[in-house]
Amino acid sequence: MSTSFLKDFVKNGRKIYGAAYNYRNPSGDVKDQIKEPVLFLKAPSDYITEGNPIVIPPGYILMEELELGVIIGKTCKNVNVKDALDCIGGYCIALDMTAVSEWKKAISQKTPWTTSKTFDTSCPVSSFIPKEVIKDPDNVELFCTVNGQPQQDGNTNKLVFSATELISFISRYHTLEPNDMILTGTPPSPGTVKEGDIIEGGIKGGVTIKFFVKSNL
Ligand SMILES: O=C([O-])CC(=O)C(=O)O
Ligand SMILES: [Mg+2]
Repeated sequence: MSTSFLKDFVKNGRKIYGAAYNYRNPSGDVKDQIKEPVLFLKAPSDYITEGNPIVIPPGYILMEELELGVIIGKTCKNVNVKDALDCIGGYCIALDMTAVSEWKKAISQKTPWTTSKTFDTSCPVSSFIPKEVIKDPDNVELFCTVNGQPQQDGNTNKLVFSATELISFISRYHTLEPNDMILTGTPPSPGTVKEGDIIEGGIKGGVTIKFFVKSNL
């Protein structure tokens, strides 16, 4: 797939998969015990690019989750882990904006996570990062600040399921297509954000993003 097509992954947006509980905590915890990736979906209409605000839906409390996004470059189905790198067309830095208020309700009521993960502006992204720029998706240093204060820090070498393992797993059940995106999971320790906050972050020494938070009330 040509890079120029993938460069427009937001405009051509397809499926957005998220991996949950996918970082090993330094101390190790229940997340280390998950046997298979835990997945959710976002809608392509959730994407926003820099210059557009993250809008808090009425009554929601949002948490920022800065993650490495993997952009699929070719159609793949039932791909082995060792062949999965070939399916990657590029990357992005993404915020998996999560409505913790709705997530807590879903957990306590044992209902789906849908409303906590997918809503307008819940997927702010950087521009397309060509595949060559990230030599090894399993060794990317991520950071995130809120109003200039350190909030998140982590290396993708701490993912429970690596980018290629996620691709292999998802492709057992779904045909992955060019411009699909996988949010690989958030490093510790995301926190809640409020109207007026500025979220910045990305790859240490590499691509960064900056988004403002706005309330629609
Ligand atoms: O928000 C959550 O609980 C799960 C999630 O997306 C992550 O761990 O990246
Ligand atoms: Mg996440």
